[in-house]
Amino acid sequence: MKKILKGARVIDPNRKVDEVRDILVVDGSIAAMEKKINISGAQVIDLTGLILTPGLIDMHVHFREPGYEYKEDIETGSRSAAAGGFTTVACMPNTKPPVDNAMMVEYVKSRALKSGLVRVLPIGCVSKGLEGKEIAEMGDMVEAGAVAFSDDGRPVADSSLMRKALMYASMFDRVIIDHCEDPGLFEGGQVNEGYISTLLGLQGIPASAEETMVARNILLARETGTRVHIAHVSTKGSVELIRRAKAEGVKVTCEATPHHLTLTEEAVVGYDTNAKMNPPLRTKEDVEALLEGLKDGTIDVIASDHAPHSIDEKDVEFDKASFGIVGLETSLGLILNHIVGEGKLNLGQAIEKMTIGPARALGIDAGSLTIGKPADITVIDPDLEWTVDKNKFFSKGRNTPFHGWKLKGKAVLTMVGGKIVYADENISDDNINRAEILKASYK
Ligand SMILES: NC(=O)N[C@@H](CC(=O)O)C(=O)O
Ligand SMILES: [Zn+2]
Ligand SMILES: [Zn+2]
Repeated sequence: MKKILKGARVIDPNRKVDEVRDILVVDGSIAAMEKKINISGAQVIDLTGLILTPGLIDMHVHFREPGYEYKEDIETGSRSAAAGGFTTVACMPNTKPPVDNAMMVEYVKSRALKSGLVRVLPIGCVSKGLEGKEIAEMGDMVEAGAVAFSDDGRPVADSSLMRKALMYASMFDRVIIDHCEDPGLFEGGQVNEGYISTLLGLQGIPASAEETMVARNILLARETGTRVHIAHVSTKGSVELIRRAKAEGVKVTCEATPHHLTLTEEAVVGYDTNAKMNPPLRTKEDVEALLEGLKDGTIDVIASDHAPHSIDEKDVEFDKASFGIVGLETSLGLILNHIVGEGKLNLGQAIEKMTIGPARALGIDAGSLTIGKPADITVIDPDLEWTVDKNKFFSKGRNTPFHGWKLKGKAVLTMVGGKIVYADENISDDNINRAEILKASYK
């Protein structure tokens, strides 16, 4: 089966491409990329006026299966990813039981294959049972297909364990992704420590809870010559530490979430539990430092930290509510509207942080448009205006602080290995070819 994706503005930051091109997809792979491609018998999809990028990658999501399927499962999480424009996601192992052995890695892979939508890459635990005591069987998990290791939801608190884990993971050429939060400094914390925490009478989480752990990880990566990735960076001090470490040649990469880039701690005034997450929303100064870090390359990746919870877990007193928000279906829109639209990054830079940036941080062969490689492609309508409606999410999670936000820019078509896994209902039907996309949608 041949498909021609016609007339889109192709942006591939890895290849420094930004021009109108046609793309030929044959048997699931990219067969050609030219100014004009015309082949008889091929299905032509007219994408004039739209933007085509390598399939977006979200290297930090929680799909909750097994154990917490009431929050999300791999099928609904995959749908949510496809609808958000993501072709590849890396899935955190804080499930029940946790993904800390080869069998569990196989399980996640097989569930993802069964839903057959996006590529779900399992991340294995650093420590057995996420207990932070004993290193998990990393070698076995690598063989089974673990793409990275993390105890996310918790830090690897024991520095000696972290040091061993870094060295062990590097033998398999895998990265450790650390949730940086010193347990002692975090203890009982609910929101950022400062004026707002005092005002609301909630226990604060100081910036130092994150920064001490970021600094420790940098020291360990430098000493051992290994690679480390810092999850969801939220403070100015962390950005400064990582910037300096990179300048010194330490192999550290990091990510920021759309919510830490667009919201401040003010969002929790009124005790909105949908603004409760880990790390907490911080100050305007921190947000500005994150934006600066994105711009100068200190922050490599934008990742959603998609963390679905049930209504029961959020519709309770603030201090009892679970930490985390869903992100897959709002990530791209927030970045296009608030980061690109407000001139904080150009479009190419933003796409880079969602394609080749995460591919490099994970060390996977993806995130670029390559002849002969699988056609993982995202098509974006930069002008489409839409309103976030949590009740329309493909995710089971409704926990978003962005409900009702008006955004401009959205993924309208997601292709994985040449197969259309999502096509937006908003695609206009004045054109036969676009109508065909709609038919191909699983909705
Ligand atoms: N981010 C969150 O607030 N919650 C995440 C855990 C995590 O990413 O640390 C979750 O699993 O719910
Ligand atoms: Zn985390
Ligand atoms: Zn997480």
